[in-house]
Amino acid sequence: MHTSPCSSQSLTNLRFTNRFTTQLPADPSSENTRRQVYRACYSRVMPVTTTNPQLVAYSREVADLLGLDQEDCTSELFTRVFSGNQLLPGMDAHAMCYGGHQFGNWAGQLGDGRAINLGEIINCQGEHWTLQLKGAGPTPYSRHADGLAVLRSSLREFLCSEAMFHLGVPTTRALSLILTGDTVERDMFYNGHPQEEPGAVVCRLSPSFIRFGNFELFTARGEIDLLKQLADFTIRTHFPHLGRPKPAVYSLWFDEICRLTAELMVHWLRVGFVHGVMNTDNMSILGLTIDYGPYGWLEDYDPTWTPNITDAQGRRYCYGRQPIIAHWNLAQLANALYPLVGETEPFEQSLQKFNRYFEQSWQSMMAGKLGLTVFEPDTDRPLVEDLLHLLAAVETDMTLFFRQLALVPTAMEKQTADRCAPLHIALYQPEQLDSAYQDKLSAWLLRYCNRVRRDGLPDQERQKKMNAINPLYVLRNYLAQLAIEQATDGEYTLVNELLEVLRSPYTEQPGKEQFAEKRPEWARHRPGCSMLSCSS
Ligand SMILES: Nc1ncnc2c1ncn2[C@@H]1O[C@H](COP(=O)(O)OP(=O)(O)OP(=O)(O)O)[C@@H](O)[C@H]1O
Ligand SMILES: [Mg+2]
Repeated sequence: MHTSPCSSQSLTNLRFTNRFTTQLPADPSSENTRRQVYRACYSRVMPVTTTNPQLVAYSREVADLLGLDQEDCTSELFTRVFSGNQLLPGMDAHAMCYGGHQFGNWAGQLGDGRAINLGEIINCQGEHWTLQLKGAGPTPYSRHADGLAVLRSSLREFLCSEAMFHLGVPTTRALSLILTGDTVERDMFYNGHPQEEPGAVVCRLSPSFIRFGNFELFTARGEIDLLKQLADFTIRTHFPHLGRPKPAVYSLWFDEICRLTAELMVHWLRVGFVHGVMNTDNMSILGLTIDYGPYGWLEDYDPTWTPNITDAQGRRYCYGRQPIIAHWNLAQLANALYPLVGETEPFEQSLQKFNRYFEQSWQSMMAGKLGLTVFEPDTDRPLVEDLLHLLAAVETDMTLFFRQLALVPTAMEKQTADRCAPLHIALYQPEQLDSAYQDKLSAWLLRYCNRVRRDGLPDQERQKKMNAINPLYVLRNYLAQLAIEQATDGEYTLVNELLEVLRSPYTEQPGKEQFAEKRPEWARHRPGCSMLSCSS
């Protein structure tokens, strides 16, 4: 039974503060027609009514943030509200106006084309959370599309948001996954064969959904007074420790965004997450992971891998390029914020500092993954680089490799075979290993063991430390796909079981071994498991 920590709250007495809509300029038109919206941060818009909403799953941790207990979450009212069929008193539904650079090109106005913010609440711990429905119907920003979302992409967003949270990765959260009872037409592979799919809505939560693109659009349009209003609002509301907005504070703020973004990239690399569409409209101003679209998890370690078939040619957003792209995106944000400061130097310095923030944070993350208490650049950089070459040289499951590395005995008298044995589980084709590779792996392990002994942590302690940073359970692409196939047939056991397992990604869970296994062979090239499109 899930009870709420705030006994006073329930769905009907959520306290709405709505700072975004009360403090920032609204679109004067309330017409829900697709159009360019000028001189406004958002447009008020009603979610579309759905035919027969049905709750598939909800996150009890997110419900806790709202003070909702199990009874609230399984009530009819909950399903009505979080499918978009009913607004609660105090809600102020709106879509945000933003632009963005997509695949390196300025795309102009984008905006929430299918996301609708219901409002901002304050909970009993004094935290502010904005509630947002994704897939809730058209808005003025929907351009040529329908404003809807399908079950497969919504289920992926719901599960991954929560999985990332439990992994300790900054992220927007997901409260609920609700089937709408309506069908949505999608051409999943863009090959001229559209199909009817079940529609769904996810309710997301975040302290803010403001993106780099919100600022970019105002600057691109020369709406500098609005740029200033939004920047001042963001600093006052989300970065109050930086002081009252003024040019020096805008620079400090940008520097902090660089630091938060660098840290986010290090987390993604640590857990093997590939976002898939790092356009500037998908970059959170708070350094959170936002927009779980054609994302994927590295199975065999390959820095050039991306699950997004739309990006298969250029691989702009592949695993290994994510930090470089983050830097590029930050440079676009710097251009957008420049009119507030009037000089380029502070931005250039922060962009350079991004590299330092990233490098420092990456080093301590890698030390952690290897179970070292300190990263000694002279020895550990080549040690890590050689390891990453080895991982890429033969198909090696990244997640399992680091868990198994924790089991390698480091005592000097150990035989090479004993050292290598734990790692075999992580290999996809152990029978195909040649002796040159095996020699290299043994030589690397010997260096590693010497380094660990010099570092001084006993094996058991090292294992504990490594297992707290190297997850055992991640949302493997094929697991999400299996849950989708089941849910499409009206069966929600797997989505709920995955939600449960992914709550403790670092802890071995007896009976849940199948969720920690390597990708099975059938999933190697299967759509949804290794390839995803932006169609969602
Ligand atoms: N089905 C749709 N209907 C209307 N607009 C859409 C739809 N799908 C995407 N868009 C819009 O296209 C732009 C880029 O889409 P992208 O795939 O990055 O975002 P998204 O998945 O819709 O949402 P978010 O970034 O909020 O998670 C955004 O402006 C988005 O709102
Ligand atoms: Mg998006």
